[in-house]
Amino acid sequence: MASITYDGACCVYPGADKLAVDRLNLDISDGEFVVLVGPSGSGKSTALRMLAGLEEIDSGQIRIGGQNMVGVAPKDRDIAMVFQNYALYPNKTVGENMGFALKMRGISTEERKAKVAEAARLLDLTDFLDRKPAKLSGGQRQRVAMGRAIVREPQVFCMDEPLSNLDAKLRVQTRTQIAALQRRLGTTTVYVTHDQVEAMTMGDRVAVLRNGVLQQFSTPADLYDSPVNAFVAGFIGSPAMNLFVAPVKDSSIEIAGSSVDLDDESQALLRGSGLDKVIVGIRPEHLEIGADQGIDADVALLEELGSESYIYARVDDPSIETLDGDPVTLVARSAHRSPAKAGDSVRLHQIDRAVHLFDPASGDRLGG
Ligand SMILES: Nc1ncnc2c1ncn2[C@@H]1O[C@H](COP(=O)(O)OP(=O)(O)OP(=O)(O)O)[C@@H](O)[C@H]1O
Repeated sequence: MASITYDGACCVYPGADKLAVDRLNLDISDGEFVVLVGPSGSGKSTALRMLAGLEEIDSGQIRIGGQNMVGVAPKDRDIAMVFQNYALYPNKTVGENMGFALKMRGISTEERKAKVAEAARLLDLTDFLDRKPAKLSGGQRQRVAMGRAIVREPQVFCMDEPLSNLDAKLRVQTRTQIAALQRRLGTTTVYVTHDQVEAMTMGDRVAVLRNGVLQQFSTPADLYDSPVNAFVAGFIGSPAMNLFVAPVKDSSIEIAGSSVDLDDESQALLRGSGLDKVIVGIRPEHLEIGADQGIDADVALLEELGSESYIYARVDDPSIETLDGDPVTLVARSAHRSPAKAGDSVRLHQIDRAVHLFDPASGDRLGG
């Protein structure tokens, strides 16, 4: 087990005009499960591959257990990788696949068998040890890939989208199993995904990347409650946070004839900012189809999930803009069934004053 430090770590691919990973700083504790998340091309896989020694560190350092990894070969880093394509040996059995790395290290048959049996027990693979990979389901193959990593008892696990080949249901099951297993083994883990739900449910802490630059590194709850900028606010959460640009008049914000309800802190920030426009962020679960007052909107789309519904409602107010130029659509939540249907005129009201405010020029949260 080991701590990991990215200390201003950079990577630029030959011929590229920008850094794939730009001065990344992360302090990962011994035994921690850290998820790197971000959209496609944000540098997650590169950051992971730098840790594993599969990409150069062009400047800065990565340290494992305090030891600088620059110049250390991948095989000498004591890291086990799990990729999205499991790359199992088709002609070897599950047991042989899991024990292969140990065999290469010259570990005795007896010790190997014991380690493979223990990993198989942890992963519920005991009954499959003599099967070939072709005779396994996708989920079972994924577990064999995990098993192969576990038997090596490395100081670090690196996982790059290991669940992306599984169907939705299996992905949910397997992410729970991986997270539980990691807790049990206590092995420091860096896990890459583009799926923010996976990141939020699995990580002790989550690093959000964009264009190779770290945006925020924090616990899932903190990312959700206190995003540092409009990008993180919009990326974390499903459905995404409602974000729109609104004019500021007399330290207040209006949308479609209704004042946005601000708590004392937000009011003070808005007054102190001197901005004439602000990005406003409201989580869907803080908007509800309401009674007499609220934001006038027309229901465009419903998502009925059974236990809850999301109502997508168009707002006709030319003074309000979206960040991407699309028509302003606010998402509201309803516990259980939606009280409205597509085409209805409704009023949306805030049931919580937890509003997020960002500077339109930088995207950063007001007040830092
Ligand atoms: N081998 C390579 N050669 C040149 N450029 C690369 C190479 N691999 C990645 N890149 C570029 O580096 C940047 C970061 O890529 P990276 O694969 O790390 O992103 P990612 O966040 O993991 O994306 P994805 O989710 O699509 O895998 C991108 O701009 C990508 O085009």
